[in-house]
Amino acid sequence: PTTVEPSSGNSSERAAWLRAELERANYAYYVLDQPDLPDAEYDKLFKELEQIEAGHPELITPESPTQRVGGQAASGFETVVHAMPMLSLNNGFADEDIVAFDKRVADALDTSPVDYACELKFDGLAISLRYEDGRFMQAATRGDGATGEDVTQNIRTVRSIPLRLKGERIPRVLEVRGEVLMFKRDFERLNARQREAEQREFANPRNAAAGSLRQLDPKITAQRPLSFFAYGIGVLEGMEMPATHSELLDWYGELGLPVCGERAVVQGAQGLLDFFGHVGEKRDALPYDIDGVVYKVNRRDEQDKLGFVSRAPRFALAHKFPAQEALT
Ligand SMILES: NC(=O)c1cc2c(N)ncc(C(N)=O)c2s1
Repeated sequence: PTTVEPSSGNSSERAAWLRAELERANYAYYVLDQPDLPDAEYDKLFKELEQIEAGHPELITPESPTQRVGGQAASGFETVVHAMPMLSLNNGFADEDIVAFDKRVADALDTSPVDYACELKFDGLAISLRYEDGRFMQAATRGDGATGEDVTQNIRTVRSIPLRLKGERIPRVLEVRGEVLMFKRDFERLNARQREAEQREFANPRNAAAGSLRQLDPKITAQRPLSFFAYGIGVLEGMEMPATHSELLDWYGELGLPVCGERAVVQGAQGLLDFFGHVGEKRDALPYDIDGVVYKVNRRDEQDKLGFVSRAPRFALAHKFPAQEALT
């Protein structure tokens, strides 16, 4: 417990304290994976907040933990035009492709060695989250890169996605890009539930995540164990863009956004290949599916210098694993 717990006398103070306490516990459980409040205790505080809000609807705020599971089922999804397009990645497969990528980048920048941010390539759905003054406002799927579907009500139910950003450095507008995915263990449990309920099972975690996000009823999405990792940025207003991609992800962590810890900054083609080999060894032990790793020139000014060709950045490359033989 962070602050002194106010007596249950003053409803609005009590509601504010409960909200902060539930948000903190939710963050510890879903983002840090270090629960610090027993479930029974969490449920008790949650029910108390629901009761106060039922008695004082004017106290309800959109980012209250009680507002995660949205209203009634939608009839369809609105279209959202991405203020900044969500682009795709060029692929590399063989080591030579990676060496050629690094050579092109080093030549264009007239710099060697180049610093690269290396991360995992999650096998889920790319989405964009819009925050205004730190409040979650809207979520959209990637779609065709230019326009996507508004999945705000469904994304609110993803417990690891904060409804309020935390910390001191909160921008006026921030668009977070990342991946919604389902962990392997959660996928197995969901299919077991599907079997028991005599409902169709999902073929793989990616399909399960996609199917859960496309649910028109947020109450169904809320029952699906979805996760999220932030890895990119769209619109940023009211603050300077961090100088490097790795600093961007560090900042995301301070804001309370889930960022995957399996990342590194390396130098040159050999650094890329070492990262790829290291991840390849631990791939099967990861709790979620990946289909490769992603390399990005780390410095923002060097990314801007390289720009994009057609719809994919010159400064980034996905290095894919050989397709796994279809699991029987
Ligand atoms: N299309 C894209 O730009 C990306 C797609 C993905 C993906 N599926 N997983 C991880 C990352 C990452 N770590 O940057 C990216 S970036």
